[in-house]
Amino acid sequence: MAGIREIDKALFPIKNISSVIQLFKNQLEDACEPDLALLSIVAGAVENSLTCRSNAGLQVCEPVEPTSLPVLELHTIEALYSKFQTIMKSAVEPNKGFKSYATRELVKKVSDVVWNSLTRSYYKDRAHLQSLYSYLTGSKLDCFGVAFAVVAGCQALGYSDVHLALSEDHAWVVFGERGTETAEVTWHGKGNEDKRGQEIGKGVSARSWLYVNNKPVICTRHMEVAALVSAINPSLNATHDAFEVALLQQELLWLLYDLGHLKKYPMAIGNLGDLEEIAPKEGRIACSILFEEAISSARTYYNNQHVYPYTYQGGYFYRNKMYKEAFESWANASDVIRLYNYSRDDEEIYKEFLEIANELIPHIMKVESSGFSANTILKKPECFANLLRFYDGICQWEEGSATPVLHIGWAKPLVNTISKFDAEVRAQVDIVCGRPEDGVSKRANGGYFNNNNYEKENGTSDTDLLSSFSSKTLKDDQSTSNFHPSIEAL
Ligand SMILES: CC1(C)CN=C(N2CCN(c3ncnc4sc(CCF)cc34)CC2)S1
Repeated sequence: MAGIREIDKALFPIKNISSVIQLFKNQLEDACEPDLALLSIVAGAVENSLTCRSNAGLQVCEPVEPTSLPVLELHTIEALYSKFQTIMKSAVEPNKGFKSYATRELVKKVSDVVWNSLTRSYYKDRAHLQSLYSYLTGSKLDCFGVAFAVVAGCQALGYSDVHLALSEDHAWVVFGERGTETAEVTWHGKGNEDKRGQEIGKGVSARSWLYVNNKPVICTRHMEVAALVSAINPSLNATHDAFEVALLQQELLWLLYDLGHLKKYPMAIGNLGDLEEIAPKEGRIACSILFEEAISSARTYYNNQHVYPYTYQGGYFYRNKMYKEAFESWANASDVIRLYNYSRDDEEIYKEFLEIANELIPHIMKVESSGFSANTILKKPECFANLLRFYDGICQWEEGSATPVLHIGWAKPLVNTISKFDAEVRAQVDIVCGRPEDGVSKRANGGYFNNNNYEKENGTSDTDLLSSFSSKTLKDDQSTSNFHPSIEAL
């Protein structure tokens, strides 16, 4: 990068949100390629000034314009920017004239520079550790922040082929002539030896959710800006957000959305949906549409192998008491996870499904069986069907995995939930064991359930089950049920 442009310097000193928006607009619309270091430093500085203990108190007690910010001086930003340039260029040979492609050694070296300059030990999961501002002022980064810093460092060194690759819980880089080389550059999870410098999962980890079956989000420079904006963290504390930071994040995500840079980034669309649910913008599409767009993005570009778009949507339905719809979203999420083998790197999505199964669904059942719900879901066969599809997906997730998923703690809420549906409701739902030729089977209750054939990586295919739970034994009791033994025994 050639340094901070005059057109961008002219926006300083930055005193309000619209100046920050303008800076991003300048960078996204006319910069040859957006300067990741500049934007991450500015976004981090704004976030830090409004959320970190030191002056947060000041903000809360002083009535301020909703869009006013603590003044951001050019010299502050320039000092941090040149510090980053110096760190990178003193350790690694710059790529004069953008001539050559990065090598694995180069990428590893940049990762080492970042890695070795971090504080020895600190709480890695703390908030506000994602930006270059945090790196340059506190020598602290979270796991995403390290990956982002490596990509920003490679950009500063003139390697335009190095890009950020994102799964739903990990980040790494792609590089080389065809952008097909991959390298770990950061750590993942707790107590796991980092694999920095190595190619991305070829072994068992390839079948884990962590690597999304080799369907990660491969970022352009503009999508890397979307990633840094998504990573903005407005939280002041466990219960409050700094509204200016949330507002800034929402405005920046709409800017990126309007420029088309969220099309292939389901989680960023979901983040925008969450912000819109809290503070809907005049004249903008509803958050429910955004959650649908995130799902169709994942279906279109990532072979429907991402879980979070469905849990974004399910969470929205749950918060808005749309329980029938929530069951469908969660069953769809489960249809994704059943493809994978559960591995110890998949704790995050395990916790997600655990919370749905053992907290959210039991809460819904409690509310719905309190007797005051006229239009109760307990009378709806499609709700029962979606619940079974949800549980069966988790069962299938476990099948063929080295690590078990289910334990007794799952069974109690599961039995409790299923037993809330009367026999005559359950009987209206039928299971078809086996794989109907047409791939879609019409159901007695008029519903359609895709019989997706799940080719697990290991080559065996299980037909998915289906929607059925007759009060008698399984319809065709010669058939081998697709149910997990624990459900079978109910
Ligand atoms: C439905 C939910 C529980 C709500 N928030 C969710 N997330 C919050 C935002 N997240 C994200 N948002 C944008 N980009 C990324 S890249 C990444 C992997 C580490 F680099 C995570 C993530 C992770 C998922 S999923």
